[in-house]
Amino acid sequence: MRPYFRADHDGKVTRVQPSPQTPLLDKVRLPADLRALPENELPQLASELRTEMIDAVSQTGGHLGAGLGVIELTVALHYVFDTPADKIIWDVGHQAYPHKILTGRRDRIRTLRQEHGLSGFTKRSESEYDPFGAAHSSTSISAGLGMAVARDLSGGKNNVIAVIGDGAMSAGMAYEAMNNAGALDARLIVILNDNDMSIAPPSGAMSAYLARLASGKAYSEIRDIGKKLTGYLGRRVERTVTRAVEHARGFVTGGTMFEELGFYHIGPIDGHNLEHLVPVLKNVRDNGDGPVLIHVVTKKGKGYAPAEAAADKYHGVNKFDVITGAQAKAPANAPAYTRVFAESLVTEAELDDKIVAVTAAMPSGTGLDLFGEAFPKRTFDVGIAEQHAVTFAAGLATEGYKPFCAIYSTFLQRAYDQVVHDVALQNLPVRFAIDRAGFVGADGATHAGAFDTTYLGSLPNMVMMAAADEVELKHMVRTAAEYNEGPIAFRYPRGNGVGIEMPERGSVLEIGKGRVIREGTKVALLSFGTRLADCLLAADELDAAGLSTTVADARFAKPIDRDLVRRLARDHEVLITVEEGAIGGFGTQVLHYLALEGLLDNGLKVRPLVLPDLFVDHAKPEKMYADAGLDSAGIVSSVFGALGRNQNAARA
Ligand SMILES: Cc1ncc(C[n+]2csc(CCOP(=O)(O)OP(=O)(O)O)c2C)c(N)n1
Ligand SMILES: CC(=O)[C@@H](O)[C@H](O)COP(=O)(O)O
Ligand SMILES: [Mg+2]
Repeated sequence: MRPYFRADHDGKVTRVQPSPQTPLLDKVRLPADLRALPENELPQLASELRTEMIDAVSQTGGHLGAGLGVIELTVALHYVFDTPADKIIWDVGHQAYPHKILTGRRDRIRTLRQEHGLSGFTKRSESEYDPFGAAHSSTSISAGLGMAVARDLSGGKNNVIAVIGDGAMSAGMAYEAMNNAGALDARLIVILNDNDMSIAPPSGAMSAYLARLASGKAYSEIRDIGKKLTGYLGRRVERTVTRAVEHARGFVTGGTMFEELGFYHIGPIDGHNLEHLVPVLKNVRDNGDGPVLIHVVTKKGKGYAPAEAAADKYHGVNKFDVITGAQAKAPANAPAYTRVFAESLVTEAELDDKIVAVTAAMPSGTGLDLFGEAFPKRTFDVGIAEQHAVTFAAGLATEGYKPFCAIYSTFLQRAYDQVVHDVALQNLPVRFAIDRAGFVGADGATHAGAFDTTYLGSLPNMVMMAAADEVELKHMVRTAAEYNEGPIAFRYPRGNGVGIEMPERGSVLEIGKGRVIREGTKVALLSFGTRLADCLLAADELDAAGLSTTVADARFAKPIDRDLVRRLARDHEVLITVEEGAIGGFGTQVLHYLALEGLLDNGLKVRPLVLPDLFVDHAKPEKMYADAGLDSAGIVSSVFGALGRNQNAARA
């Protein structure tokens, strides 16, 4: 029997037997059940919801802190608004576990982020209560405005609510949306969930501005007057008083940026106090007639002491012990690629003071927190602003600096035009450290690093590398540090290396040169990235079947090693390219060259193995690669297919 517990509102966790009592939550399968509860039972429901969420995530791992911070807000939103007719859009969606529990998915919440289980983010195909899929930040206001305008065009009456965090509010897209919303004067509710945290403590002037708003003395005094007035005059004039207080505040604090953008601004209010949240949401529901922004102040990790105490507020956690908060640590037989990148960059930066590093609000995820400890003045966290990060790096490069832009493959997609026009077209020596290349596992399709080889490899001037293991990554960091002829990118996967001996410092690789790992005579496996390990396993099996196999590591997708490709094509009957990327990447570069050189004209059997033309849902990465035919079994099978031979017969 699992030791059960109760998580109290003040964050205390006490062990109770035999199971967490959630009698109220047990009665709430859908928001309609919630709306049938007496309002004074909502705090108890919130407490039970918090308990349930902590217990579930302790068994699945995932995003914890953000969801804990919106427990009361989630209850209030589904209580006041008629969901799913009224639409709630959760920005990023990592905070939506309480929303999922209250919208008919409690019975599946412990399948979170597992194969065939619930997504870790909102997802349209998962529930009618998820009007918009997210996971990439700062899209909620744009999507919400689109839904609001569609409602108005079709004469609808429903409400549209976008819940966006203070971190997500640091991305330009949020302002593009507010700018347009203010101009359209559409009836849209934006709830700014301000917990003064991104993944790390927030960076940027916006967070300072919000802190001023939230702690504005003048504002809190005015708010207290309003409360006293409301109390004295009774509820019936509450709306008038609230509005009067708001306008008075505007004179005292000079209005807010949101009001300047055409939003009626309410708050800040306590995002954990249902007695504040419910009446304000009801007021906005019944009287809002244009864009309204409600600024709620919450605490990331609220109600779970280990999360509240953690520097990252338990933003993303492994499975953990509920009573102690101790997270399960996956046994590591090799260093994480992220750490190898960071440590290698520190080594290079110690020798070259022109090396600087840029992250878009992901210091720990990219390892730049380590770099920042060593070189605080040469590390820049620009907030969730990948477009700005890239062009900011381009500006640094124009002045002779060597910027390493460390951005996950999936998030670099947001800055593609900046890569094309501000970096490649001007041939500026920006270095792109592309982490989370290939499948990422539990974060699923929204975070897969599937397209970077394709979208970068097609750019003139771009040099594109992929590390086959942690030693190769070390070489590529050094190569990128020394390469100053134009933009250069290197990709590496989430997770740990293969556990091989590491040199003190990486070596400089010759641009456009691959390496042959083992020689054969009939089959050639040409790998780009960490599928090299699977190619070597496949070669063992192929050799055993009498198919002498060469294995080579391309190292570069652009420029490809033409001599190597030509030699493999000429000396083998079968050539298989293997990469952790979508079509249009490494294999395409090779095929294009083979075709142009007429190397396909004499019967060479070529099979480019790439990720499937699908958005692949979350599962364990090795399973995802096996299903994609990108493990050793898939590689062997593709060879027999190319040869038109029966694999089983060969084994017999
Ligand atoms: C475009 C993009 N860049 C980076 C991320 C990674 N990311 C996920 S959540 C997050 C922080 C969000 O902070 P905030 O909006 O304040 O939400 P909170 O976690 O504080 O509730 C970041 C940077 C992302 N999802 N999308
Ligand atoms: C919600 C979000 O986008 C990030 O928290 C992301 O899930 C981090 O991914 P890693 O766990 O691979 O760092
Ligand atoms: Mg936040």
